[in-house]
Amino acid sequence: MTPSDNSSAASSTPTDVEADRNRVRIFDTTLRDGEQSPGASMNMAEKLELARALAGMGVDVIEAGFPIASVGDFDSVRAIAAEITGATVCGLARCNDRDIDRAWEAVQFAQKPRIHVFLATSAIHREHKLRMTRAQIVERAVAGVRRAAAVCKDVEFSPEDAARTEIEFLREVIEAVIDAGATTVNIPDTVGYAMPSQYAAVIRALIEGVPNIGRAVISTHCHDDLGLAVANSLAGVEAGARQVECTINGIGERAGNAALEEIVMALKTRHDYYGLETNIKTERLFPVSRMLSSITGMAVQRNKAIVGSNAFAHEAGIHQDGMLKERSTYEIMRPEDVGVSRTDLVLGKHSGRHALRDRVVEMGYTLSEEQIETLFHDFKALADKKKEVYDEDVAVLVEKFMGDVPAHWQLLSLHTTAGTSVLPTATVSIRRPDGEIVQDAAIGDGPVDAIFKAVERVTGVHANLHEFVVRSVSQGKDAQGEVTLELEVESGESTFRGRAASTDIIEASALAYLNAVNAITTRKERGQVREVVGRPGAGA
Ligand SMILES: CC(=O)SCCNC(=O)CCNC(=O)[C@H](O)C(C)(C)COP(=O)(O)OP(=O)(O)OC[C@H]1O[C@@H](n2cnc3c(N)ncnc32)[C@H](O)[C@@H]1OP(=O)(O)O
Ligand SMILES: CC(C)C(=O)C(=O)O
Ligand SMILES: [Mg+2]
Repeated sequence: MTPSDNSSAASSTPTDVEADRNRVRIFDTTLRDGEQSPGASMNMAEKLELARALAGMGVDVIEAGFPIASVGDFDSVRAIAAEITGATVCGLARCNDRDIDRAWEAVQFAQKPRIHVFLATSAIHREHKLRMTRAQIVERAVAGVRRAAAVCKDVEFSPEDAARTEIEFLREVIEAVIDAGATTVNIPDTVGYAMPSQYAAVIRALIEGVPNIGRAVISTHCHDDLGLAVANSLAGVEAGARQVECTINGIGERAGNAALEEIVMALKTRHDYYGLETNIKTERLFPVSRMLSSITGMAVQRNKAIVGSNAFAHEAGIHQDGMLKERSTYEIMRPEDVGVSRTDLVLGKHSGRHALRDRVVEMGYTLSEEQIETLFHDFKALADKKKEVYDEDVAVLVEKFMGDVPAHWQLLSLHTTAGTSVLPTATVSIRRPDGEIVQDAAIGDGPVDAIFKAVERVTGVHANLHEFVVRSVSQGKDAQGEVTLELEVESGESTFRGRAASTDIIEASALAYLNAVNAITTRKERGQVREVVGRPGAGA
């Protein structure tokens, strides 16, 4: 490993810590812990797009991934590190040489690189998972931080499951890793077990009991298993933490992480209480939240704070009366401050390229002129089918540029017959990878099942349908339906996601199924997939 010669690499020297006492650093881990959310896997193009949006929004640190986890993760972290400026780009590593070296390899060319080393410290993890004594934990943590600090000036250490760690042992570990070169010490409530006052007490105990604590930034990392991730993070900040680890829409392992938008808006709205600043351009919160939903297909619940569709809706008569008289009666934040426009309608069939380009930029995407031209074409086709084109519709169209699956099999046409007293039938016409056009038909339990069987007959790809979700992309009768599905091959060992949207959900289902079949074909070409023997069980 070669050491960093970038003098601006460290974002948390002791002097910075002092100078920034009134600023809370926002550490976004959507691309790492967020991606640990089942169903939230992203490809490299999607991660890059999100990283650009996060940097544009002003996050201080982007945890871009866990480079040792896979070649894909490594490549994504390296690509983000190479491109992103402004924000620190961080890679996660277990406390061993291979992980740390791989993390450095991935982030070393970042303008501001960080290595994040973690090792569990609680008795449960020590005894059952790591099978290490306290002394071995301290020794390993120090060795890991030293190895990282030898090459990178900015090193974060996380004692995993800190919230359930004996406090005197936690103090010992934190003091040792700061001496070894950690510039940020993160205190994870890994399993979301802590109560706010208890979590704050841990942070205070470190501030009061670790002699060298002033040399590092204290960070929070709270999970939402008891719905307390945001409350715990804010309690930590109140107690003295000056970095918060969080994710867009609160996605993350199990019940998720603290939601970035909630933390940021709590600090901003209650500035009178906290007196603390962040660097976040809050009007980017809603567009970035939407971008993530669109990329992952994971919709935000309607009543979610800040970014849910009901977050600024006033339904009750007494509330509406109050709002009409004086908005502050029922509104503690202005929707425009988080990027929610009061008129959500964006474009229509008479809109031109300028309006479309402006809207796409406002939504946080970076597209080339060539991509804008293709998008404009698709947008016009959509605007012919539906009167009003919303941001969500545009996001679904933009998603096309982030796909990493070649269209080996292409749907050319589709015909279905279904009803209460007929046998559901589907006829599909598909262009094969060799260019030949093939037509076939099948019957099924419903029109969607019939399509899937017809596609199976044409492509010869056998897989089990594992998940099938249809959601409305925007509002209104003419809204596009987005279908997300998962096909399973090798008896559950490999799953392939397919996604597509159309104003016709039957067509969207066919396109999503083919999208997943194309992913399987790509992997089959590399000889990595054995198919399931049998038929797909769609039943839709
Ligand atoms: C709290 C968190 O969110 S931590 C981050 C969790 N994220 C992930 O795990 C996602 C990515 N993970 C992966 O792709 C894989 O787990 C890998 C590639 C990292 C490791 O895979 P494998 O080598 O097959 O190991 P596996 O995951 O089965 O087991 C983990 C091993 O790491 C060890 N380990 C766990 N944490 C640490 C740590 N912080 N430092 C050192 N070793 C650790 C475990 O004790 C176990 O070791 P063992 O094999 O000697 O029993
Ligand atoms: C890797 C660490 C910081 C983590 O995600 C956790 O403990 O929850
Ligand atoms: Mg976590």
